[in-house]
Amino acid sequence: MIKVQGLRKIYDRHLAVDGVSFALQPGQVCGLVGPNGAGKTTVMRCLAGLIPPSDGSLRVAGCDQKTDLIELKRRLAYVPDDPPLFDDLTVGQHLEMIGRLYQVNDFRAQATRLLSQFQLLDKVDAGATTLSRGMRQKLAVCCAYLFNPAVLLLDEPMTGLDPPGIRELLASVRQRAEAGATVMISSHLLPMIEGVCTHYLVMKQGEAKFFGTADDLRSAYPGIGSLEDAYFAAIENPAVGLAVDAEVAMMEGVA
Ligand SMILES: Nc1ncnc2c1ncn2[C@@H]1O[C@H](COP(=O)(O)OP(=O)(O)OP(=O)(O)O)[C@@H](O)[C@H]1O
Repeated sequence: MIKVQGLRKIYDRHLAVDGVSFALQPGQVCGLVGPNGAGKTTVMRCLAGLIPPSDGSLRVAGCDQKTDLIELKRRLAYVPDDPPLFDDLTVGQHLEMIGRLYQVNDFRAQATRLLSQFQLLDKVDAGATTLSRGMRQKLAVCCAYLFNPAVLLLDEPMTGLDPPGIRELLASVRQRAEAGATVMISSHLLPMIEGVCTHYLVMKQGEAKFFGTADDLRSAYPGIGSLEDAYFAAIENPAVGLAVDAEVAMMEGVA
């Protein structure tokens, strides 16, 4: 569902992503983790087709990023960490616009259900500029969920959410994955995403330091117990590159 091989991204002369490879199947949730500036957002923006990669091949939801970019964007939702909303539209109008653009059958009923799930129903007629930080984040997630994308890219989606909002978001990620979506979720809050992630891509300074399952990450570093400690070991040690190559090889022809 996502297959990335040798992704490189150079901004001007700065190498932001350096040969990252990984592959994910439907139902998998990948935690994209790493220190500030590691290249997480850049990977997501390349996957979403918002910026062109400098090198490498990307297949998302059966679409090649080079040749099927429009179809790829139909099948994928990207929620950035500071979602851009339309100042002139209300909450309800945002969902109506997405429902019509993506030709979602019965979008009004689904929009109501999503707004209720994320405690935004009483804001349906509120203008986007009147929303709090967390409400903006929730609205962006509702817009992403409305058209039921095959791939969801969530960039630090818990920013600004209150504890019930975080719980609801994580539960919804789990539900989407169970229904067959492939999800990437970038976060600095490891203990919070631990319950939903089946895989991790650990990055540092543009490089993939680890890619594999949650169990592989825990067991990759002998004597280390918690996931958080394994994360620190991953970013301080040479890349555990075999997992990346093996997983991509396994996925040949699948995505
Ligand atoms: N538009 C840009 N032009 C030039 N350099 C950029 C641009 N966007 C990002 N970078 C650089 O690329 C590197 C990776 O940035 P990126 O935003 O992908 O990191 P990140 O892992 O998402 O960081 P954070 O955890 O702080 O959000 C950083 O060194 C950053 O300064």
